[in-house]
Amino acid sequence: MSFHVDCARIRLLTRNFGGLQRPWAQRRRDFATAPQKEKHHVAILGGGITGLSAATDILSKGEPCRITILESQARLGGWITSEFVDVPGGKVLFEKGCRTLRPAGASGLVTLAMIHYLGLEEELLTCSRDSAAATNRYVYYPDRLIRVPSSLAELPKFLLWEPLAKGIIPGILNDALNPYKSAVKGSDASVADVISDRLHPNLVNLVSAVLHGIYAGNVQTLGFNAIFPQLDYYMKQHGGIVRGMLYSMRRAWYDEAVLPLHDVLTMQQITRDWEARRDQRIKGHRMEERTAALQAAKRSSIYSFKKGIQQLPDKMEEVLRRDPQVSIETGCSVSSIHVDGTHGCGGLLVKTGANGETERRFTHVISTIPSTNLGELLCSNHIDIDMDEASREIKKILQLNRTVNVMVVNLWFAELHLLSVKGFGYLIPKDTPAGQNPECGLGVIFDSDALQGQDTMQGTKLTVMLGGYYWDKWPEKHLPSALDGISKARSLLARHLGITAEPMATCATMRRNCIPQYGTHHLSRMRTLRHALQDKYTGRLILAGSSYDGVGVSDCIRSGVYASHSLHSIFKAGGELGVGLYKSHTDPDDPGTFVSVSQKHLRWNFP
Ligand SMILES: C=Cc1c2[nH]c(c1C)Cc1[nH]c(c(CCC(=O)O)c1C)Cc1[nH]c(c(C)c1CCC(=O)O)Cc1[nH]c(c(C)c1C=C)C2
Repeated sequence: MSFHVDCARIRLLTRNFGGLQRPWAQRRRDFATAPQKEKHHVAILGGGITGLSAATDILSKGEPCRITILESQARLGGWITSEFVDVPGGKVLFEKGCRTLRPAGASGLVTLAMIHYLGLEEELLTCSRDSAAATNRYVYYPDRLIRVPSSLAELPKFLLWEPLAKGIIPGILNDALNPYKSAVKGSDASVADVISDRLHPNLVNLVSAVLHGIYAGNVQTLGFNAIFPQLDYYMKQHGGIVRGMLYSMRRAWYDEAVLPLHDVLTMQQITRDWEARRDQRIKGHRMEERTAALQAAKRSSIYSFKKGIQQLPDKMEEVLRRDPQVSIETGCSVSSIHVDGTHGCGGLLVKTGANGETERRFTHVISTIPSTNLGELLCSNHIDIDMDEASREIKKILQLNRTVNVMVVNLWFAELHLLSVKGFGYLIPKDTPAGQNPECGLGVIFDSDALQGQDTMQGTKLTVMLGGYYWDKWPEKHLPSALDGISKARSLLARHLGITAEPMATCATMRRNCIPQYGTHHLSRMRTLRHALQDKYTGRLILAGSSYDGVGVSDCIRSGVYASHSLHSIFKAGGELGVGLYKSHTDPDDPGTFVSVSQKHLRWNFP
C-alpha cells in the first residue's frame, strides 16, 4: 500500500525540516558509531495511557533495549478509571474520566492498530453512526435543550430559527468575501478572536460549547491555531476558512483529502507496520472475527470495551508485565533529571525517592508526565549548579502550560425513561445565563443511550461534568467536595431535565489538572521547545502526552507511539533525531505542511 502525496507540498516540508536536520548530522554520526554492545536502557516517566502505549510500541518493534516504567501512583492507567458499582439487581459501569474512543483520523487508526496488536478486538463495543447517540447532540441555551443538526438537510431550519445559530450566515459571507490578510492580534489569536473576526461574534457562544466538551476550556484564551490547526491552515493558506473548505471539497471531488502531513506520515508508518506483521496475523487466532470487530469499530461513531475503557491500559499492563525486557515501578516518584556527565556516556541520570536518594542511569528518557511536573524535575547537570540557557528555556516553556480541574459526577437511576430525549448528551455554552448554571456545569452525558452492553442492570445512567476553567481562580478550599459535587449535579439535572428522582448509585471524582489548555502561544512555544530539546538532549529526552499534541485518549496513544518511532530512528541513527513533538509543523509560521492525499489510501479496511 502506498500513498500519493502532493509533491510540491512535500518539498515545502523537506525545506522546513532541512534546517533542523543539518546541525544534528554530526551528533547522529557520533551516536551511530558508539559501541552498541551495551544496548539501551529507556526510562518511561508516567504509567498512564501515553507511557503504556510508548512501552507497548517499543516492545512490538523488538527494540534492543530495556524499559523501566516509573509511575508515582500506586496503579497504572492514569486518568482512565472504569469501575463497576453494585446497584439493586446488578452492576453498572462508572467511567470516571474519558469513556469512549473515536475511530477517525490518524490517531484513531493508531489506536485501532494498537487494539489489534493487543488482541482486544473481541472486547470492543461500538455505537453506530446512525444511532440516536451519534446523531442527537444538544446544547442547553438559554433555558432549554436545542438539538444541533447532524446533517445538511437539518441545517436550514436551525439557521433560520435558532437564536444560537444567529450569525452563521453573515459569518460565512464575511469570511468568504474578505480575504484573510494578516492575523488578528499578532500571529497567535484566541479562538474567540478569530471566530469573531473572521465569522461573527454571535458564533463564539456556540463554539464555546464545543470547547467545553473537549477542553473544559475558555474560548477566550484557547489558541485558535492549536485547537483548530486545519481551519488555521485554511485561513492562512487559502485566504479564509470558507475558501479553504471549498478547496478541500474540490480535492474531495478528485478523491483526495487535505490533511496535516504528519497524519499522512503516521498512516504510512501504520501501513508499513501492518504489512510487516502480515505473517503473524495470518497465523493469529480467530482472525476473521477479530478483523470483523476491528472493521465495525472503524465504521462506528464511538467505541469502547465491554468492561470499560480501562480494559485498554489493563491489557497493555498485562502484556508489559509478561515481558522480561520491561520493569514497572509504581509508587516511585522522580525527584530530578540530570544530564549524566559520568563515563562520557551522555545519558540521563534520574533521581527517585522524596529526597532523590536513589540514582538511576538511562540512555534515554521518554517523559509522559504533565509538562509542568517535568519542568520542575529538569536540572542542567549532575551537580545541579547554574542552569544553562537551553535548560532555562526548556523549563520555562514546560511550566507555562496551564491545566484545568474537572469534577466528573456519575449517577445511576433505577427508572428507565427519565430522559425526554435520546442522544449523546448536551453541552452548556458560556452565555447560558448564570441563573441557569450556578453549578458551573460544562455538560451532561447520557451514558445509558451511548453504549449498551456494559451494565448488567438497565436504568438511566448520566455523567455531569462540572468546573473546568470556571474554577480557574478558585482557591483549593472553595473547590467542591465529592458530596457537594453530587448535590450540584442533582440540582443541575433537576433544573435542566426535570429529573428529581433519587439516584441509586453516585460517584464524584475531582480530576485535578486533567486537561491541558493550549493557549494562544502554544504552537510557537512547542516549536521553540523542540529546538531547545534537540540542542540540549540530542534525542535523549523525548516528550509525549497530553501536554503537547492533543488531549484525547487516541491523541495520547498516538503520541506514545510516536515517541517510540522517534526512539527507533535514534537507535537506527538514520532518521531525524526525534523529540516526540510531532505537530510543530502546524505552527503559525509554518502553515505549508498540509498535503493532499488520495483518499483511497486512507480508506483503511484492516485487510
Ligand atoms: C475529564 C473529561 C474530559 C473532557 N474532555 C476530555 C476528557 C478526557 C477529552 C475529550 N473529550 C472529547 C474529545 C474529542 C475527541 C474524542 O476523543 O472524542 C476529547 C479530546 C469529546 C467528548 N466530550 C465528552 C465525551 C463523552 C466525549 C467523547 C470522548 C470521551 O469519552 O471523553 C463529554 C465531555 N467531556 C468533558 C466535558 C466537560 C464534557 C461534557 C459533557 C471534558
